[in-house]
Amino acid sequence: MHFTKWNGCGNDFVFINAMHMDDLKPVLDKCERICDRHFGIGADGIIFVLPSQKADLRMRIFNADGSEAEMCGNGIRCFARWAYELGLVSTRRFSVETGAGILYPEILDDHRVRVDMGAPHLEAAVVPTTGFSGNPVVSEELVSSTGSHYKVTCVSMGNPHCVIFTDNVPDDEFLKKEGSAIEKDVHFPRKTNVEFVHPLGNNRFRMRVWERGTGITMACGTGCCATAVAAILNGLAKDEAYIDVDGGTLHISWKGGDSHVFMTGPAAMAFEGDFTPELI
Ligand SMILES: N[C@@H](CCC[C@H](N)C(=O)O)C(=O)O
Repeated sequence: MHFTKWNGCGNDFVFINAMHMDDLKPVLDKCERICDRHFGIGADGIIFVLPSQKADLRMRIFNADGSEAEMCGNGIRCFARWAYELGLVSTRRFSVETGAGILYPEILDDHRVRVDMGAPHLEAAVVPTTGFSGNPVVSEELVSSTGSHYKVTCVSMGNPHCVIFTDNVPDDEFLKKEGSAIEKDVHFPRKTNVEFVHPLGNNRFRMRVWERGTGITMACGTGCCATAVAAILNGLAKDEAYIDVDGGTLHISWKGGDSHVFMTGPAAMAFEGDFTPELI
């Protein structure tokens, strides 16, 4: 099976062309192994391109643990460049059916990709989140199973995010302990991605993420969108934000309410190859 390896700010994915594949199961059965950095190809997830009845193409994203996510921000930027390079689309702006609806990436002249990510969803039931008094959940108290107290803001970009503003940048040990506890907290019936965000001033933020189904990654595109939305809701930014993650920087803009979030950032190919799902 042929694959191509792409990353957006170091958030990396194995891409598989499933335009003519009847069954994803042989690959999905080995998802964890394929994503393993010692025993497999090594990636934060696997992304398939499929035909769509509703859009130019369809994208499906699976986390390293094999769970399917509704959307992937860094993934859709890579998806756009990959699909264009493969000749699956002939225009630099096209439509992609995702679990978060139909989204529109556009490849810019400098090879970065700008994506119309649609409107964020803030209603608690849609995120989904339960047990908070406010709706939307903006700077509400959460006591995690580790006993730590946080002020959280919950945002869905098709997938759930719990954004926490902090005075410092968490290290790996903290991120793993607290991120994994919040990911599985009872407030989040479909689990959640967790963003710890340190405001730097002038609409700039340093963010580290614990991703649902994968763990610590170098970046999360939907997480950066959720971070910008949460920052604007909390009065920490206006209209736009630059989010510095471990693997680079994404620019996010949002004018509030039902307006759409726009995400701009890099997408790069690292290598391609072949593997045999039965043998990996
Ligand atoms: N890294 C992605 C998000 C991937 C899915 C996420 N782990 C989830 O389960 O929702 C991004 O760039 O958005």
